[in-house]
Amino acid sequence: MPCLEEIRGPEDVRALSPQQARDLAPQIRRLLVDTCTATGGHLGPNLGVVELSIALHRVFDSPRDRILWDTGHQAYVHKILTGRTEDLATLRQTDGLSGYPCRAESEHDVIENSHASTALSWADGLARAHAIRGVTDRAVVAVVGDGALTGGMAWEALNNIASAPERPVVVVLNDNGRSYAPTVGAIAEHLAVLRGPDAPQALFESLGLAYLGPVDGHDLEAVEAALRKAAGLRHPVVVHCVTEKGRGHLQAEQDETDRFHAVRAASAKKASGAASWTSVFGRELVDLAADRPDVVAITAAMLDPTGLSEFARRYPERIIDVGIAEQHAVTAAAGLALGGMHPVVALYATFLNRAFDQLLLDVALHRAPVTFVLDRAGVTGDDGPSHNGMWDLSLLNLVPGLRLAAPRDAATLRRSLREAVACHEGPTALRYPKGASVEDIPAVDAFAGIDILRSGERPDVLLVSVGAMATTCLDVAERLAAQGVGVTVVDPRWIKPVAPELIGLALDHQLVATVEDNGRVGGVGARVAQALSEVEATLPVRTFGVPQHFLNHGSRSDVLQASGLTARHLTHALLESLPSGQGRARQEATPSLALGGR
Ligand SMILES: Cc1ncc(C[n+]2csc(CCOP(=O)(O)OP(=O)(O)O)c2C)c(N)n1
Ligand SMILES: CC(=O)[C@@H](O)[C@H](O)COP(=O)(O)O
Ligand SMILES: [Mg+2]
Repeated sequence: MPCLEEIRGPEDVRALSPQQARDLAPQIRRLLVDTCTATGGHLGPNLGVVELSIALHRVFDSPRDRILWDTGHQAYVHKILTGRTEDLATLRQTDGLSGYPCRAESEHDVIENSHASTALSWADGLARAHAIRGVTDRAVVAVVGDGALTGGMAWEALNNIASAPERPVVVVLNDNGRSYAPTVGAIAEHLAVLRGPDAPQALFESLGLAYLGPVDGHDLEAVEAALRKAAGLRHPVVVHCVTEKGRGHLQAEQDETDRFHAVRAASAKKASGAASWTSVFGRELVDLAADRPDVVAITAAMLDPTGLSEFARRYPERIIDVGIAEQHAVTAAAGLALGGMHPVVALYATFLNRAFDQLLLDVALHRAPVTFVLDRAGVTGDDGPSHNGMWDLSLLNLVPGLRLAAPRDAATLRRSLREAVACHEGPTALRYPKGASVEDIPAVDAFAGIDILRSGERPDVLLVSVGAMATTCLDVAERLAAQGVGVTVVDPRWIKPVAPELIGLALDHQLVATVEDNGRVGGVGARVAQALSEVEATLPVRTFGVPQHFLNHGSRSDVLQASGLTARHLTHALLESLPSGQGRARQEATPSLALGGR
């Protein structure tokens, strides 16, 4: 029986006998379960593609043949088969293996973007390049999930792929019938028919694509045979593989929520204590919806991860799951608002990126009363560069008429959510990070809607805290106070538009600093600095945020540390910013900022 450690690359996979290849599968499953139990990760999706990945690397010759993974969360087996078994224990950890394909790790990896529904567009582009350059000796293979196939980009790409019978692309449809929950919509229903007996002509064939399937995605020989046939067609083809998310691990197979789509590391389970931001939102929405029959909730295939499961149970007629289709979600929300509803669109912050145009010109241009609730805002860390919620404040700052809140704790989240859904004049948005919230960071005073969290002994520094950075900012204030520097910490709560009163408060101080877990470009700090410049203030401004890089994956604390968003770094930076002589800048070495990323 071959040992996984002996698999140094696809050539070793191809050298195996059929029986040896079959014998790999249980070894891989055992490794996946052991690894993800320790590191966390996408156990269910990867258990579902064990035979499929082995077959792909036995039929195609990566990296000459390009294998493109859509979303990339299901590429652990691909990593094992391309010689990374020994490093799998470092999965998703700082300086360890990425949880997604990563070009710096391997020539076999291509798409690093973890946003779904992009692989077919990559494939169409690569196939066109091959056609233009006369390259005929290498295949273009894209593995796309049934969930990712509910994304609009996938159909934009298929429209193009199917238009050119002479440009071969092998589309491997990994159909396990689920995203997190069972995949929704007419396409999912069509796939279910295709999986059944006496299936009619497939939607794909009516577009001009060849269709091979349904194939049992856990029958290694059957998948290999279908892939070899597809490769030989020299024509765009869909190979419809029917798989099971969580296959081979009974607990995952029996998990009705999401088949162990994303499991947490054992250590993370022990660490959790306070209510998660997500659960605070979900509970408050259920409560407020009782008195607001116009409130409906929209998810893009992430009902449970965004905290809407209870809302769906209580108000089944008021929950809308559009599939992995954020662009549709946002403009459908404008339609719902037109019809008299108040939609609450719950997304992970990073996924709003792809629906920016819809937000700007369908929702905001029409002043539609839609509320966006953005979870996983700020640094998420271990899901890598495309998952950090570090873009939303910059994007939302561009949107005329949109009001934006960043709650600092559970209490302000509840308050901001109610204020947001009470706003009928136009769009509102609120954003909060991954993980456990803090119940209440009390204000010592309030001024024109601005919460004063700490009054400075002297008006030296005004520290504007954005959202969940409040705890860090209060720590910085205490450290500076110990150095004889007076710091007032304020939390505007509603960070867009910038309140004139905040600018007035800043002018009473010698230095104003803003701290946000968003990219610095176009963030809250940039807007505050701009507002100060408009009153021709000469006040020094320091804006602290996430460096405008694609940040390498790592624990959230490591990434925040590397980004300089810790109390220690911020204190030192502010001491250096103060007029000379103010505060006793300790002679400690400047904390090093090893910024991972590019
Ligand atoms: C644009 C976008 N929205 C949401 C997500 C979150 N997400 C990650 S995997 C997943 C489900 C993917 O389902 P499918 O494509 O069927 O792959 P499977 O997990 O079933 O293998 C979702 C919604 C994402 N990665 N990208
Ligand atoms: C691949 C993907 O986009 C999701 O599965 C994401 O990784 C989940 O993130 P959380 O674990 O923060 O819910
Ligand atoms: Mg799926």
